[in-house]
Amino acid sequence: MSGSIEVRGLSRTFHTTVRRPGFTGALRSLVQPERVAKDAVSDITFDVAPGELLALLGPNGAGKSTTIKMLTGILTPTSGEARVAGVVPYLERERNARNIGAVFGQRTQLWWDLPVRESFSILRDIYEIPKPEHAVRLREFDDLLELSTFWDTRVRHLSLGQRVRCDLAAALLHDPPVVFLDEPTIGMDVVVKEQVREFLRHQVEERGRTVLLTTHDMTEVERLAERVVLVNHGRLVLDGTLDEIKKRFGSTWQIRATLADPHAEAEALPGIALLRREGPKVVFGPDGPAAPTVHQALKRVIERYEVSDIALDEADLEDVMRAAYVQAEAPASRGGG
Ligand SMILES: Nc1ncnc2c1ncn2[C@@H]1O[C@H](COP(=O)(O)OP(=O)(O)OP(=O)(O)O)[C@@H](O)[C@H]1O
Repeated sequence: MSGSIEVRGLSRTFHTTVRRPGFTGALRSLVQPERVAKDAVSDITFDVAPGELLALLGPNGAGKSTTIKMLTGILTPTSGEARVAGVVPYLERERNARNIGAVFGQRTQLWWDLPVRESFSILRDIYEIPKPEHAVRLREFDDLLELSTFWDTRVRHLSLGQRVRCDLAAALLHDPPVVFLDEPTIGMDVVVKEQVREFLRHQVEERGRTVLLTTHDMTEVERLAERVVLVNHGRLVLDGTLDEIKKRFGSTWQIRATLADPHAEAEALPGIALLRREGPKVVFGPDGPAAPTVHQALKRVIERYEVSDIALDEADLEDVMRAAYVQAEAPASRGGG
């Protein structure tokens, strides 16, 4: 089964009632409620290929969770269409549920009062997973996530990191081709975060699962995603690979090299300007729109020159994303590709 995600012109408007201020305002609101419309997601179009991990990024309130809720069948769109592994999620919720796993970092989908072991037995029955398969998968999850130490603990007594590791395993127990992760590592310590990232990489690279991930953690994006979609105010502002985005919005890198031969000639390379030279020390930087990424530039400099020392300064991903939001939304850059 193909685990693709197709999103076409997806929109969701929420209608809420606002309370007018003061006592008379409250009374008026009761008699004549004032309704306001909020476009949480507006006309979003993107695809995730089978076996790809895509990061859906954006500031608070950008519409990421609302998008995921439509793709998991929790919410119905106001307009537009979506298909997840060939299924329209909000029309065929049960069929969709068999094809997807979902983890919302802020809340658990396990049974609060039951030990972890029993939650997994219930899930085995719900998804009708044969016992041998269930055992094999649990072993794999235990190897990667170290669940057995808290196997008999009630879910309510698990630490946050333990609980999310159980939620991840539970979401994948029925072997779904598509996984939705809404801030899965929020609040975790660095060691557990790294363990979860390793697990996710394994799921994509070894198991071929398609993953749509939202996160505010740029290290996570850097470690896991090749492609990102940026949304802001419900609209898609950018869809591209991390390399493309870094190249377009993070072209502030510098490479500082010390030439092994202090008298060697140094010159600009394609897309790479020679910014300064002081004896054996040369500084290179990006040259115009055709400049390579910092990693490609580093490779070219090392291939061209024999260096005794090399260092690089680059804009970190937070800076790149900030620049991307600002520039991609500026009217002058619209339609600029
Ligand atoms: N059920 C709802 N009723 C009314 N408004 C809603 C509802 N759910 C979300 N919204 C609004 O829609 C907008 C998008 O919210 P959403 O939760 O999708 O953002 P998000 O990108 O996931 O944010 P965060 O990073 O903070 O989780 C926000 O302005 C939010 O207040």
